[in-house]
Amino acid sequence: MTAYFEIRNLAVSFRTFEGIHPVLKIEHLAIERGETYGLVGESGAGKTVLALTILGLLPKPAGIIHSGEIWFDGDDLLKKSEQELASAYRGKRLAMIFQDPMSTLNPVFTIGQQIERVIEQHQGLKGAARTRRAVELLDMVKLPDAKNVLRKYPHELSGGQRQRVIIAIALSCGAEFLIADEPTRNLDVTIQAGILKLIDELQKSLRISVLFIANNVSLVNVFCKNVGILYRGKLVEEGPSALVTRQPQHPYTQTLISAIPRDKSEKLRFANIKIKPEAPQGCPFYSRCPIGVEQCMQGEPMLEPVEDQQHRAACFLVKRD
Ligand SMILES: Nc1ncnc2c1ncn2[C@@H]1O[C@H](COP(=O)(O)OP(=O)(O)OP(=O)(O)O)[C@@H](O)[C@H]1O
Repeated sequence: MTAYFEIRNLAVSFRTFEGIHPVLKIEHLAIERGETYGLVGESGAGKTVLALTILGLLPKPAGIIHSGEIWFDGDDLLKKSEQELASAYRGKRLAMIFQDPMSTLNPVFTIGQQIERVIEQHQGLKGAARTRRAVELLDMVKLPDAKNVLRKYPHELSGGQRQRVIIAIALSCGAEFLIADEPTRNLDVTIQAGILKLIDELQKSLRISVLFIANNVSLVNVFCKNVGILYRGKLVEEGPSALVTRQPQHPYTQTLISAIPRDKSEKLRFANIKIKPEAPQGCPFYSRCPIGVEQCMQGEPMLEPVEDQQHRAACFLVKRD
């Protein structure tokens, strides 16, 4: 039995001028129907590559999937042809919101032209019915004065308003699984909060599942049921968000959490870690780990349960019962 969404033994690399560069190695990640899962990792951890792999959009031929299964509602997406993914999954059952709404919206068309084009393509609606549906969608993402917004060009909206339009377009086809790749990355903190609240409300009202990707653990702990911490393409800790954020076990998660500012005036703090040499056979975090020992250089720790069976960490130094 597979979960509603489940990744098994996924290994992805990029072919570069220097050779094959491994980017992702995820043994297991599962998301239940109607769940929001938060995936957190620093820049370059592999978060976007994972999202693109799920949707069958990994750049070819540079991107190579060596092995793995990505189960979605009983089907392995990695076994689907490009035609099947395009006609039945991408932009239909699976939707994605990217980091930068300006790169998704076309600057030369109005919001109305762009949103109505998608509605016509996917739902076959025309004329007044199409416009009514566009207004409904903008109301759904809480954009006031929807009729006026339809007449505007992307540059006439604020960053937060543009991201709301993108969410409306993404969900216009009745998707049941949403991948949100750092949707608040380029927004001010107060605007970020509004977008997060909107995604949370839509997840509950539409009963969709969400893979919420972030580079900051403080963005996911409030509304994600489970959280996974990605470091250099590997899950180093995973579990219920309250446990992972309040009792982080992996030294990397501890570093991420201690870096969160305690109040608004404080900037992100980073522990002053002395960089050690890499341990190619050992733990991927060894070179930055403040507590690493000889054993951590010898072999790679597996993601194993801590006290709570659902809370897992890949570190030899974590105390386990
Ligand atoms: N087309 C590509 N060719 C070669 N390497 C790539 C390509 N795209 C991504 N990578 C590499 O894959 C790794 C993961 O990149 P990815 O964009 O998934 O990181 P990320 O976690 O999403 O970071 P960010 O938060 O900055 O978006 C990086 O080392 C990156 O350099």
